[in-house]
Order: sequence, then C-alpha cells, then structure tokens
Amino acid sequence: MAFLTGLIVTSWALSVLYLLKRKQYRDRIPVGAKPLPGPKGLPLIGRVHDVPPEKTWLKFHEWSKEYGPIYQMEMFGSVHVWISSEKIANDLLSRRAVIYSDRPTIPNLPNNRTSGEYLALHGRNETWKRQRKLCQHLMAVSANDSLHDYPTMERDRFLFLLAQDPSQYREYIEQFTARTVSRLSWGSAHPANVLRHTTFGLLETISPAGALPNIVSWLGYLPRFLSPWQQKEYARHELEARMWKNNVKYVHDSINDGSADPSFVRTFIETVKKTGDKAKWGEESEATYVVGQMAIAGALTIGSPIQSFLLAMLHYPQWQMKLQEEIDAVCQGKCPEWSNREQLPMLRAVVKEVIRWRPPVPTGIPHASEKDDVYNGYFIPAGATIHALEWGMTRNEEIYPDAETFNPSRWLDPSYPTYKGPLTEYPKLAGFSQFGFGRRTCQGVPIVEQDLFLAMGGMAWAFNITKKFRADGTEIPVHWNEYSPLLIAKPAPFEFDARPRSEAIKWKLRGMWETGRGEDDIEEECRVREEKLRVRAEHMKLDREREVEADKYDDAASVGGSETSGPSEGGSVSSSATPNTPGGLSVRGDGEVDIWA
Ligand code: HEM
Repeated sequence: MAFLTGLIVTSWALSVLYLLKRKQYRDRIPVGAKPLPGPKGLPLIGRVHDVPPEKTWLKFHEWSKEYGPIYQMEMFGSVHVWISSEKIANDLLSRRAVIYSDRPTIPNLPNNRTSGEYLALHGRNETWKRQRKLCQHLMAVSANDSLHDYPTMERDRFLFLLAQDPSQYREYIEQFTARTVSRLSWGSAHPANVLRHTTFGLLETISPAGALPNIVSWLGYLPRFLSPWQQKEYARHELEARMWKNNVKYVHDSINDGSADPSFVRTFIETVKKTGDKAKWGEESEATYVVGQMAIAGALTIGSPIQSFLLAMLHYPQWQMKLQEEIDAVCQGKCPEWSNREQLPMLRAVVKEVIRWRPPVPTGIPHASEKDDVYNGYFIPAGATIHALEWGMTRNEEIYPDAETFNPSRWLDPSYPTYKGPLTEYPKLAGFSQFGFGRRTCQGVPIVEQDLFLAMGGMAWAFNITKKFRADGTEIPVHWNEYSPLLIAKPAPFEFDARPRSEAIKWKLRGMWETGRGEDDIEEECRVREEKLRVRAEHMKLDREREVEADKYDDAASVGGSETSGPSEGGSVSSSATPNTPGGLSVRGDGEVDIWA
C-alpha cells in the first residue's frame, strides 16, 4: 500500500514538474516565433523509445525527410535539434558561433565540459580556447614537415602485413592508424596498443549506444559503487592517465639523451622553452592531455574510412580499375607518395567520396546552444543539444545527385554541383562538412588527408581487391551498409581477397616492410628468433638424448636383442620434431607477424 501511495505521489509530482517545464518553455518563445517542427514525444521520456539501438542516423535522417532539414525532438526532458542541411549548419554553427560553440554535458562523463582533459568535448571557455590554440600550433608544425613521413613509414608496414593475411585487415588498419598517431604524438609507435584500448573505452563511455546513462540520463547520478559504467570509466581513465604521463616522460628522456624523434610533445617542450610563454601554451600537465586527446582522436577515426574504402572497391570494381590506371600512369610502377598528390586527383576524389558515401561520424559531435535564439522564425532554446547530422547532409540530392551511389566523378567532373577546380588542388578534405562547423571544426584534417591518401593509394597500387568465392564457386556476399553503433561508425566485418597485382609488387612490399617496420617490430623479430633458437636447441638436446638411448638399445640388441623393435622408430620421432627452417615470412594465427617462420 505504502509503495502504491509512493508511486502515485511520485508520478503526480513528476507530471506537475513536466507541465511546469512545458509552460516555462512556451513562455520563452518570443512573439512571432514558433517551436521547431518535430516528432511529438511522450511526457518525460520524449521520443526515446523510437530511436533504434543501431544505425540511429538512419532514423534521424528519416525524420528529417518528414519534418525538414532542421527539427527538434525531446529525450528525457532535453531538447535535441537535428540539422541535415549544410547551409543551416553553417548559418547557425559557423555564423552564429558565439551562441553555438559549446558542448553538452555527457551524462556518463559529467566532467567532460570542465575537467580540462577532453579538448574535443570541453565547454566553450578559456581552458578550451587555450587548448585549441595549442592543438592548432602542434598540428601546423607537424603538417609543415609532412608529418615527419610517419604516415608513409607506417603505410609501408601496413601494406606488407595486409599482403600476408587480408583476413586480419581490421587489426592491421588499426595498427596503422594508432601507430602513426602515436609516433606523431610521442615520437614512438610503442604506446599504440594501449592507446587503441583506452580510445575504444572512451568511445563507449561517450556514445549513446555505448553506455545506458547517455540515454537514460538519471542513471548518471548513481554513486560510483552502484554504477558499472562509472567504474569502467574510472579504470579506463586511471590507465590513460598513467600512459599519458609515461609517454611524456619518455619524450623528456629522449630529448635529454639526444634521441628524440619529432612529436607533438617535443614541439610543446621546445615551444615553451623558446617563448617562455606558459600563459599562452598552458602547463605541461595540460599539454599532456591535449596531446593525449589528439592521439585518441586519430587512433580510431581514420580506420573507419579505410575499411569503407575496401567495401567501396568490392561494390564498385570499376573505380578500382580507374584508380589503378591513374596511379600506374603517374607513379610508373611505384607506390604513391605524398609528393604525388597534385598529380593524383582521382585518388583524392576517391578519398573524399568514401567519406561522403559512408560518413565516419554519421551523427556528428553535438554542440550546445548558450542563448535562446530564433532562426527563420523558429525558436531554438538555450541549453539545446545541436546535432549536425553528417549522414543527412551527405544524402542531400541537390548537392549530391544519386547520393546512395559511390561516385568519385562528383568531385572531378564540372557537370556536378560539388566540382571545384583546379584539380591539382581540389578535391581536398579541408572545409568538408564531415569535419564539423565553426569554432569546433576538426583539428586533425592534415593527418586524415595524408593517412587516407597513402593507405587507399597504396592498397590500389598493391592489390586487386576482390570478393571471395566458396569451394562450390558461389560468391561470398559483402554487406552494403552494416555499421557499428558507436559515435565513430565502422563497417561490420566482411570477407575479401587482396592479391598483389604482380610478382614485382610482392617483392617491393617486402622491401617496404624492411624500411617501414618499427623498432618494436625489430624487437619482435629478435624475440621470435630467440624463441626459435631456444626451441631448436631443445630439440637438438632431445635428439641427442634419443640417440644415446638408441645406441644403448643397439648395444643391448646386438647382445641379446628383440626382432620386433628397432632404432628407426626413435629416428622418425626426432625428424618430425625438427623445427621449420628459417626463411619465409608469415603471420601467426594470433595476428602477430612471424618473420622467421
Ligand atoms: C576520418 C577522421 C576524422 C573525422 C571524420 C573527424 C571528424 C570530426 C568531427 C565531425 C568533429 C566535430 C566538429 C564539430 O563539433 O563541429 C571533430 C572534432 C575534432 N577532431 Fe576530428 N575527425 C577525424 C580525425 C581526427 C584526427 C586524426 C584528429 C587529430 C588531431 C582529430 C582531432 C579533432 C579535435 C581536437 C576535435 C575537436 C575540436 C574542438 O572541439 O574544438 N580528428 N572531428
């Protein structure tokens, strides 16, 4: 009875609160303005029940077809505004940046706006401004030096590995992107594995599909001991903090012993030393997190379009052929280099079209509005979460005719609305809607541009990427648009073959491995070699023991001996136990490279 009374009182109180909030909201709408259109929600929960657990962007896009290129919906009392027009996104997020450059609080990471540890998710305040300036500076220094050739080095390593075992493509792609950004951040590929782990954890923490409190926001108020999500995030954060600190210490140590490779952290240390301006660049403890955030942003995002490229080549083999023709004509048998970019517009068009066809961040990273506003007669309340729906923007038929089709021509042929010349410069990624708007635009475009150009160009140069066939000759189907539900969407696994296009390329790939492999690969090779030598020594010892045993037996047999057994049995055991001879290169089942197999 007491429970029932409690339930009735709580429901009544919540309903009164809801009606009061609605009235307050309506009172805020200025005369002459009206609320944005959008799907009507249920009291308290809004429209949350209609948002599917997977590929939410398709639902939000569907609503945009019904309610228009800007509409609003409510979820648990918060107003969410969805924009699927580049023009409207520019009008609001860029031209009215003073109002729309904040970030919303993430229920499952409530200090995202204030802690100073999450640049991309930080509120619009002085800390964010300082950190963004530092990020811009570090990126510019690196980009001016062609990212110190790290992407090429890692691309070469990646292509060789892919040639060994295409079925491990997801692993190798993530190694490529994480190792590249690790080198850029700290001058070493060593932290790449932990970086991948901690990045994936953060992605889960902040994604609506990754942690329930991001949808059912009151769960964010549970104390840590009752919240599995907070416990997980706490452990992740601890690991991350240790890693960031150790990495910065590593850079200091290598500067001291004169072996420091270029990196964001090294640039920070040198810049502060040269200018002595700590107020401008911030403390080292802050820079540690800025660089950490840059590394996180680069570790997992770029893998999405590289995987989508493979998907595109499988569904549109004609574009693979055209791309190979361009690369062969320009590079004359060599793998494309960053210095070839002006002469390879089709490759740049393929890079851009992959991102348009399958946007890596399909729902965008939300902004937050700081002041009540009116746009084209519609009211947008302060505190609303504003989503630039990247997926919806790429489906606008007026700008991208036949939008579902992968068609790089739309960037190369003057008859398309998206064409822009000269083709020595365009198409390029800078300014593309898929990297956001206004003061919050992505800071990593130079890395994305170079990584994708080299990886996609390298794969087209090296391999024929084809569908696979079963033993009975039937084709193994490849999905069209199955993507993971987190903030950065990646294709579900698919099968394909990647065969080197010629014997000459196969040998070139081996040479590229030699130059591209990192110091940790060399350590791994040494470890594998030592292990082989140890196993071989053990087997030789075993052989000797068997021989001694066999001699004893021979002696015994010659003295009195049985006729049914003989030394050949022992001999056959020892020969089958002899290890493989060194020589070839193969990849072990666990994905590690066994150079000495
Ligand atoms: C394919 C790869 C990538 C895509 C599609 C992408 C996309 C985006 C998007 C949509 C935003 C939000 C923009 C907005 O709020 O309007 C963003 C922000 C950001 N990105 Fe990227 N990004 C990529 C890679 C990178 C890389 C490699 C870095 C490394 C430095 C990076 C660093 C950042 C930072 C620091 C921000 C936050 C800027 C701020 O809030 O002030 N991103 N990115």
